[in-house]
Amino acid sequence: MASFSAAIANLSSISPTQTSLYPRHRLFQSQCRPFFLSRSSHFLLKDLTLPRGRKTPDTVICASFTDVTSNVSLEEKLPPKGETWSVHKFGGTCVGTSQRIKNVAEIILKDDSERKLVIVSAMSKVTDMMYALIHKAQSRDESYISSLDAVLEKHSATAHDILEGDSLASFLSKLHNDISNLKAMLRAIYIAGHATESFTDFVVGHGELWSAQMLSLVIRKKGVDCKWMDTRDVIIVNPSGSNQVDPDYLESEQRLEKWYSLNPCKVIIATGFIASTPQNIPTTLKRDGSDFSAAIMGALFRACQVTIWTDVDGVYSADPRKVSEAVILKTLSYQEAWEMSYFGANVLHPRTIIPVMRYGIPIMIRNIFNLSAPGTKICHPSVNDNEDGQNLQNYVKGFATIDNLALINVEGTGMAGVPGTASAIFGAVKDVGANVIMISQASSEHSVCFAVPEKEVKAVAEALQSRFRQALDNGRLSQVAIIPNCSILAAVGQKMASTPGVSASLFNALAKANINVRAIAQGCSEYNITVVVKREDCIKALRAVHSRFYLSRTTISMGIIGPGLIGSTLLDQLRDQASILKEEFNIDLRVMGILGSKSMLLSDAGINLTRWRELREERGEAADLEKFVQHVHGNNFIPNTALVDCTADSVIAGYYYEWLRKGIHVVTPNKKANSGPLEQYLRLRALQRQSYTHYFYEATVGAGLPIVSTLRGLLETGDRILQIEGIFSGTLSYIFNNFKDGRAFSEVVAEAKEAGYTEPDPRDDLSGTDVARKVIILARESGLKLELSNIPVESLVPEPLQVCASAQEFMQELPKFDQVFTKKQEDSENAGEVLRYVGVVDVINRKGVVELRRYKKDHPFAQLSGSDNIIAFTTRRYKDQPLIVRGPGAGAQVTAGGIFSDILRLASYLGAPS
Ligand SMILES: NC(=O)C1=CN([C@@H]2O[C@H](COP(=O)(O)OP(=O)(O)OC[C@H]3O[C@@H](n4cnc5c(N)ncnc54)[C@H](OP(=O)(O)O)[C@@H]3O)[C@@H](O)[C@H]2O)C=CC1
Ligand SMILES: N[C@@H](CC=O)C(=O)O
Ligand code: NA
Repeated sequence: MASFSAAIANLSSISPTQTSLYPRHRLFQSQCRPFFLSRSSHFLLKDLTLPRGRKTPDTVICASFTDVTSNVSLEEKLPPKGETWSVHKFGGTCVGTSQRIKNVAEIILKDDSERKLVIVSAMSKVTDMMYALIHKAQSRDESYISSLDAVLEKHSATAHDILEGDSLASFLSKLHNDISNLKAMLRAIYIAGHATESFTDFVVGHGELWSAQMLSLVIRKKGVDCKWMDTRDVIIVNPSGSNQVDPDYLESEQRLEKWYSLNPCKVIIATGFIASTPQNIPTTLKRDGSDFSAAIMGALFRACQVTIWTDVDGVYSADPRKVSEAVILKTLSYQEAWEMSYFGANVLHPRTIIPVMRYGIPIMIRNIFNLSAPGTKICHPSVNDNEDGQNLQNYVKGFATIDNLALINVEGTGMAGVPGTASAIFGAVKDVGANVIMISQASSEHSVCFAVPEKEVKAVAEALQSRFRQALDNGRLSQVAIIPNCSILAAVGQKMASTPGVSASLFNALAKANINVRAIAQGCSEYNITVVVKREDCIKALRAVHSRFYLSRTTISMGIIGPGLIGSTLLDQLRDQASILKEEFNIDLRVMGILGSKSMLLSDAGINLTRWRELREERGEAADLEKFVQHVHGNNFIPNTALVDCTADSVIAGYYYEWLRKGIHVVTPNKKANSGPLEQYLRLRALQRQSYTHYFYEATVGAGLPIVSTLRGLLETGDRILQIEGIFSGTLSYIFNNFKDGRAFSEVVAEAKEAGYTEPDPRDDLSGTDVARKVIILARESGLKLELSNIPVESLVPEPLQVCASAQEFMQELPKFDQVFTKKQEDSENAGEVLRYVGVVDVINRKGVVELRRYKKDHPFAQLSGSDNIIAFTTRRYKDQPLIVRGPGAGAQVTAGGIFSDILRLASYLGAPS
């Protein structure tokens, strides 16, 4: 066997250049892949002639040559670093059963990386079982013995399932040996009635020791060069307060090199969670320990990747239990992952990101139960930009919330410009050991507000009251106020930095969802924007901002009230258009409830509109308006709520104010609210203008025809309305277009009713009330403060029928009066004229009128057919020739279409793409 110095002397290929690829290591680079020998590897270096001037070699790097002490290649004896190693971590559920351990083995074998290091947790529940052993033993509960037997049984049964022959025998022998040591140790704890921390850590770490050994034996059985590692021999940590530890990387690296020199191999199965102190006392990495083990190992090996296997498809853009539309993020930067995890997202603990982030090692989060899901990659953002198309439009990656907080507001004129105020405030907070989660101070310096966990707020407030007693007494501070029941909503995204408009979009979405923001904080890093909202608004706020950033669709929770002719036609139109709206416009209209006068149908996720009629029959429950509204709005499942009132009921219309005040948008073809008492109308409109809640009612005049919007457009652009004149009733238009050639009036009325043009009660049409309502709506829209009673109306309902109890009775009785109408019709026909029922808004004279007029046959109003409405706007701009809107102004399809169009207008106001 050649001596070591001879071996070195033969290394003619070593480059004389010393480079320093890694901070602590100087190395000679040979033609083959470099590797490291550290100071701890002195035994290999005793004969080495050092470069001049060097007393101790930091590191010697060699090419592939033969070790002096064995025939194993030296390259094999030290862990090569860099791209070679991939690290995997499997949590307890991943190795929870025999079958799952086999699945893990398959995954490892399929990874074609040159070398693999696998961190495993204890089988699921085992760590808890081990803690229970300690607890029982120190409470002098004899049942620790039977519990220990259960631990033995679990591992023994698993081993019998997955191992055989020598492997099984060797594992079982080790297992029994460990169990008998544990029994002795637990006995000692039992006697002492106390377990030290290191005893506890020693006992609980066995779960990892056994799972690592079993997995390594399964892999070896496949003929793979695999060793298991007790990471207590390698990972050295120091306690760093509050149940945390800091790895000693230097020492750990040396121990790793030593370990590897004794155990060279291609696959290492290592224990998660456990480590040692510098004094070799067993300890653990505390919370999220196995992830941390993987990160530390990834850093020690300078791995090409660390994969954390879990039971979710990756990191979600928001908690999927709160936002059903949350998506899996393809990539996240380290900072983003860090921020998300701080805010409670189910991502890695920040400390598990730091070790790999230092070397730019990507972390993959993968789902072991769904291998087809690509998972989330956490890496440097430069890599993200190329890979993640989503990123281009989404500057905010995800949203997270923290509940159960209270805000404390310290306010007073005596704070401004007084150095030390903030220090005094937070000194007092520190003294009670409270954790400050967010701080906000406006530059006026008159108030400082900060968020603390709700459970700590009382103590904090008392400490502040006492600390600032004098300032409060003499008025320098006006108050120390507690605002309870708050939540934090945070938007996280590295690309928010220096991108204008992100916060505007965020706050816009909150405003549109009618969420009041109590406090705001954004650090200069701009990685997150934090807002404080009322706790009951938190989920709604989360959903609103989430949909705003296109991580989910513009979703509106809708309640349809009145599934009669118009309501049911609307439901059918929604059904037919739903998928196009989703796919092309990102609009998700979810009908969460349908309410009739007697029964209602509710759904938690959205009613299947292809079957709503059957479902209403099968699952309908007694109508209850309050419950209905609470269901559609109160579940907070979807950020925006709209109630669509398709009744003609003034009681329902009376609720609009309350709904709008609650942030519920209202869309309706029902004319009752806008033509009801003026004072109520003005109150409603004032509320609508102040809030970000919308109220749309285009279908109240001219059904689907753009009448209200045309008038609005004229007014908003500064035109002045002089007069609006028109045929506003589809029913009466139809009747007078068809009441000719000797036909009976009642027959034509019945036809109009059949065609769906009439109001639920056709007397509303014939009496002129419906037209008067439309005149009032347009008059008020034009700024006239008129009541319905101010409009003189010529009724076509024969006097004796005005008292009919029902619409049905009225229709039955109407033929008795056909002659009266025939007479009117013949008189006008004989004069070469036609009868037309018109409404007029005379803006100049601030009045309106509704009457039956006669027009020459060449007048535009005489040219109509079917249910046509025609509305002429005479304005300052359209003075010589009025602006005319004409077309069918009644009927199920056009009316439902008009309502639908209002719903889409609402969606676009709420942020849907146009
Ligand atoms: N027809 C048209 O061309 C146009 C109609 N409109 C307006 O559309 C609205 C609906 O008209 P249309 O569909 O023809 O009328 P329908 O009579 O066919 O439908 C009315 C619906 O409202 C329900 N309803 C009544 N009161 C209540 C209540 N308090 N709570 C819950 N549901 C209630 C009825 O339920 P149930 O059946 O169980 O009693 C029925 O389903 C009216 O306001 C009308 O003015 C507007 C423009 C054009
Ligand atoms: N009954 C009404 C329907 C529209 O408002 C009409 O006939 O115009
Ligand atoms: Na209209």
